[in-house]
Parts: sequence; C-alpha cells; structure tokens
Amino acid sequence: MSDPTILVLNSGSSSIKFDLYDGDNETVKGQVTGLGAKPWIFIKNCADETCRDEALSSDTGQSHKTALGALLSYLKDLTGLARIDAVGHRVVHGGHLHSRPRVIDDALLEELETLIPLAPLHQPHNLAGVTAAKSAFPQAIQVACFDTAFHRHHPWVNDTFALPGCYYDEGIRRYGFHGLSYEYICQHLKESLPSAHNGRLVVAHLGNGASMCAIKNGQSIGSTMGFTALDGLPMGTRCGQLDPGVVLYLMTTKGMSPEDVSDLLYKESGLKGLSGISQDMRALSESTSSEAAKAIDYFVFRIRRELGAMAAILNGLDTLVFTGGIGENATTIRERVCEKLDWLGLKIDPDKNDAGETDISSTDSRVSVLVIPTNEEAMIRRHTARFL
Ligand SMILES: Nc1ncnc2c1ncn2[C@@H]1O[C@H](COP(=O)(O)OP(=O)(O)O)[C@@H](O)[C@H]1O
Ligand SMILES: CC(=O)OP(=O)(O)O
Ligand SMILES: [Mg+2]
Repeated sequence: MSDPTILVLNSGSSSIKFDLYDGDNETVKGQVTGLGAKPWIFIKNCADETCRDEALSSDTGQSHKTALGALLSYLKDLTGLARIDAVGHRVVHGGHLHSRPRVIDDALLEELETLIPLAPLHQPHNLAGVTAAKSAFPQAIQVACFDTAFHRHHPWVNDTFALPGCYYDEGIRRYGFHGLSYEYICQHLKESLPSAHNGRLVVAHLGNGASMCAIKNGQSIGSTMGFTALDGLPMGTRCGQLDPGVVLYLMTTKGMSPEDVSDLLYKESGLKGLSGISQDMRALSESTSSEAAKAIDYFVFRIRRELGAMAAILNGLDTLVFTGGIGENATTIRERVCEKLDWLGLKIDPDKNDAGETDISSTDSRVSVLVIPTNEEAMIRRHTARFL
C-alpha cells in the first residue's frame, strides 16, 4: 500500500498555513501571513521550488475566508485528482471534553461550533477550514487537533479560577492554548536534547498570538493563557491579562455592549491598541514613534514578569525556548527579555543571538536559552496519521 497523503490546515489569528505530506515527506507547503496587516503569500512546490513569494492582492488577502479559498483552489489545481486520505486541522478550542485529537463527524463539528465565542479569532476559521476541506476532498477523513489538549492534565491550581466550584464544573477553566506548538517543541527536545526535555523548561511562543508555558518532563504545568486566548501576554490585537473590573466598568459605567467589549479586547488592543500603528511587530520595530516603543516595552515587561512566575512554579529554570514569528525572528526582543537575568543564572551571548544560532546562551549561563522554529503542521500530521 502506498504512503497516505495528508493535508494539514492551520489557521492562526494572522495566518493560514497548509502543508501536504506524502507519508512523512512534506511535498507542498504554503502560507498566507500578515492577515490584518500586510498579507503575504508563500508557496513552495514538491520540487522545493518557490512558486509564489509576494504581497497578496487586497481582495484575496482581505480576510481568512478569502485567503483560505485561494489556498484551497491552488491546492486543488495542483493535486488534480490525486487522492488525499486525511485532512488534519488545528482547532484552537477543544473545551474540557477533548484531551486528544478526534476524527470529526457532524456531532463533533456541532459541539465545536458552541466554542466559537471562546475563540472568536480562530475557531470560526478553523471550522470553516473543516467545511471547505470536506467539500474539496470528500473522500478524506477530517481530524481535529486541539490547541488546548496539551494542557488538559496541568495541575488543578492552574486549571481553576477562584470562583464557586459550579463554574469550574460547567467548564469555566483555564485551558491554555498553543498546545500543538508546545508539544512539537517537547518532542523535538526529547529527540535532540533529552536533558532539556527532562528539566525545568519554559517555552515562550511569541507570534501574533503569544503565550508562555511552564513544562516539567514534557507535561504542561502552567500556561499564561486561560479560558480564552485573551489572557496572559499582550498580543497583536489582544489585551492579555486584564483586571476583570475593567470589563465591568466598560459595560456598566460606559454602557458598552458585549460585542463592543469583545471587539475592543480581541481586535483593537495589544500592540495595535498601545501603538495606534500596527499589530505587526516588524512594523513597530521599524517605527520611530514613541507609542510603538511603549507598546514594545509593555510586551517585553509582561514576558519578563511571566518568566519569573514560571521559574517560581517550576522551582527554578534550566531551559528557556523562544519560538513563534517574533520569538524566532526578533533578535532585539529576545535580547531585551533576557536582560539582567543573572539572578536566574540566565545570560545570552549577543553575537550568537544576532547570528540566529539555535543555542544563544553565553558559555557562563547556567540556563540554556534556545531558539527553535515551531512546526504545528508537523505535529498535526503526526496526530492525523494515527487515524489511518
Ligand atoms: N523578522 C521579524 N522581526 C520581528 N517580528 C517578526 C519578524 N518576522 C515575523 N515577525 C512577527 O511575528 C508575528 C507573526 O507571528 P506568527 O507566529 O507567524 O503569527 P500567528 O500567531 O498568526 O501564527 C508578527 O507580529 C510579525 O511581525
Ligand atoms: C491561540 C493563538 O493565539 O494562536 P495564534 O498565535 O496562531 O493566533
Ligand atoms: Mg500561530
């Protein structure tokens, strides 16, 4: 029997990525990034040739929906009548019922739709991807791989809010997200650097969405994200940690509707709200405005604060990993996060950091500081293949 062909779809808050695999081998991959800022398309074919690497037209790049349509029709033309055995999807919210990937049937799709209000920047696009892939590749099984699953066994103290227990029982809990990314980093470390995998590890996934995870022996023990992907670090357009009293004030004293508050916290806050310029870290890094500088100051401040908290719950720190679009590429952010952390035994080598090396720790640093590109698509492929 020939190797199964698996298509992976990953919709993030500012990106859609696809990857086609023949068995373990990646054949075609593509992505639209910068949705909401400057949309860009990149596609590489099975001969490893770049087919497209350019700004996306404003009509195709105006939303996740139009970008997904363009990527799928490109894929259909490319694959022709080739058989696709399975489509693996990143589904950001799995609620409290799912701690592992699942084949999607109508009942599951209906259940996942009820979680749309808990992940409005992701879940609608993830589920639209399921519906579109079902119609484009009707013979393929569809598999949901949840961003929340990696965190489902974290300790109760990280799982709960201090609300009466009935709210916990109905699912109002701290879920944590970016689980496929954390799982990928853990598997990568297990294979390439087992001592880091087995030690006290913090992974900072810094992209348009950003979170951090404290990990012990490959298991999540704490995450900055909570019930929704709004909590924790400030992000491209999301506020991150916020006193719930602010929400009450906006609704009662300022008379804002739930929809207005939701739009404010999910779409108009974070780097975009603070800078008034852009949600995109590249644009802010290139800007000379003092507001852009303040937005970056706040981003760095919150990461440093969470790093201290995570070192406390891990009883120390052995390895810090940077990943995600910002974590992998923004040398200055990494340098600023790691400034004056001698008290933690952490020091980076600025030359290694600038050169984009994997291990950027200085030789006298007790803590290893690593930069590892994440690969959520590879993780989704692995999970999906198990169903074939
Ligand atoms: N060279 C770079 N320098 C600074 N920021 C970068 C660089 N490359 C990408 N980024 C930032 O990474 C973020 C997007 O991260 P990514 O992980 O691709 O997004 P998503 O969360 O949508 O998957 C954007 O803020 C972008 O500006
Ligand atoms: C959960 C989340 O924020 O994902 P992304 O970083 O892809 O937007
Ligand atoms: Mg992402």
